[in-house]
Amino acid sequence: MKTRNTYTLCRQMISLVKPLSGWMVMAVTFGFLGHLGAAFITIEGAGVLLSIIFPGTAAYLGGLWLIVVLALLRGILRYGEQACNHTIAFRLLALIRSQVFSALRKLAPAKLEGADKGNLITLITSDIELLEVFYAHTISPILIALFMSLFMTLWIGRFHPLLGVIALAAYVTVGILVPLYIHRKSQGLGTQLRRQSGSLSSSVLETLRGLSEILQFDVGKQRLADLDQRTEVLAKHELTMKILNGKNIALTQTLVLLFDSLLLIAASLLVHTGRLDFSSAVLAFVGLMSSFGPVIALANLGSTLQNTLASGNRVLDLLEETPVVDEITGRPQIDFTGAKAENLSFSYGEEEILSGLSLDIPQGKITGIVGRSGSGKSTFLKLLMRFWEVRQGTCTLSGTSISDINTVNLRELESYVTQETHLFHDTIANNLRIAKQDATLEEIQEACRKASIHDWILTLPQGYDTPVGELGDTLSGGERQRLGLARAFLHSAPLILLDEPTSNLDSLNEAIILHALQKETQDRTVVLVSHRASTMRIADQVIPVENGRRS
Ligand SMILES: Nc1ncnc2c1ncn2[C@@H]1O[C@H](COP(=O)(O)OP(=O)(O)OP(=O)(O)O)[C@@H](O)[C@H]1O
Repeated sequence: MKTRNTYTLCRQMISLVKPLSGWMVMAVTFGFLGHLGAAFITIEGAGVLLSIIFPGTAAYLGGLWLIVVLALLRGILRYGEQACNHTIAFRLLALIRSQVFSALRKLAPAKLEGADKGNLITLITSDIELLEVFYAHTISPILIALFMSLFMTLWIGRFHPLLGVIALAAYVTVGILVPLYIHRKSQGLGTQLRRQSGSLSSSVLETLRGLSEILQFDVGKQRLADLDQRTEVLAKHELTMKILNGKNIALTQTLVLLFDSLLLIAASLLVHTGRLDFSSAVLAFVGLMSSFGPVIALANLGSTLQNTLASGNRVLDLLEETPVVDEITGRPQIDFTGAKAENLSFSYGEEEILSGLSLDIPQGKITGIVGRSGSGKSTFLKLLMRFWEVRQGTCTLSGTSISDINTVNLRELESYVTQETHLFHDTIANNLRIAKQDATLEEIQEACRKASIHDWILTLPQGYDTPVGELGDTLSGGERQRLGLARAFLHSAPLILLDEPTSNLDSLNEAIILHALQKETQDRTVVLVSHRASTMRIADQVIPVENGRRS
């Protein structure tokens, strides 16, 4: 994770608000006037009382009617400020969510293959949610506190410069020094909290996914102990954060009272020495007491902001992450006339997975690739799909390097059936339609017949309209695999890449599918990765691979 300093982080996060700056100006104006109104309700109240006790004093500013008007305005202005701030925050959250999803689209599938998915889920859900605090409760309160402090310093200083200096010192201490102190004290804590929360989500997700293994091998207690330990660490840090928050509130309240007392003492001395009249001293004192609201809001930000900034950091990291492969556009459209790998080497990390692999995939033929588990067969298919970038050697389609083919063009030319078929929460028909969005029911049924799954679908309560969600996890591996194959048949790509397409099928269904594949290849090309010798029967050529090269 990149560590940006608070200034850079805030600058980057604030820059996102630019398109909504009009709303921000309104939020700050409403907030400033609202707080000013609230302060002057008390000040005016004191003025009215003074004018009753000492008739004829200048303290009486506008009368009781002004208090009523200010009270009404306070409500309206507060509503306006909150409405503007939340409009900014929720519009920005929508914008950030859409940016995060387009970043994930570019980063996937490489990012999703090895990534810690729980952490990613925490980022997509709670980290983005937390940014609401920054956009609705941070930017405008800072500006409101600044304007309010400046205005009140001048207003109190009007009675006597010394009182103005005390007021300024009070606002700076509560609104700047306390938040900075708390921010420094809690530095790193927010990042740790977000990281631990992400790691707990990952662990819960992993435990749920591996539930059958956990039950089978009776390791539930160990998993529970691991979850307990992670929860405890998280709770410990949350407690530290809460304690810090409590200290922050206590410190702020103490300082507010100290500065109120200081101004009271100074004003009393000035009255005593005849340099200030009594009414002015009372108004200055009431003015300071009633104007702390905006700076106290800033003092409270000190600790909560840590969490928000940590979330901002994680979201910005994802937005700035460089994709493993770039989207290619603007290249000439190509048709498929065969594929070729020459001297192809590849590694995910240090270890070389493919080393100098060369092979030809002739058009209209079935090319089988066999090899031991881990020999790099699936990796080769992923390079053909350009999920990862070829760094050494060449991988071409119709004589054009994969990295020079428009991404959309490449997706049209290739159909990839992985070892795991993912089904969305939708009907069977719509799950198949993602391979060809305008497919008619007849076309879908034809693809399912080829994949030997049509008869099974007809036994379902609503046939092709049965929602996959209602079937829950009851779909067998073989049924999923055949639905994956039906998608490939439906997608009219000339090159079909199949990774262990029959591993979950019985020999009868395997024979039906292989027969369909053989028929399909009259006008399509198939790359078939499998361990099974029976599957390789239909291949026109079989290429054995070992340790990432032809054996
Ligand atoms: N995203 C990844 N990041 C790091 N290593 C990976 C990744 N994907 C695969 N590998 C590693 O690359 C090696 C080759 O994997 P690959 O899936 O290509 O082999 P395979 O021949 O298809 O194996 P199998 O027949 O078991 O599916 C394995 O050691 C695997 O752990």
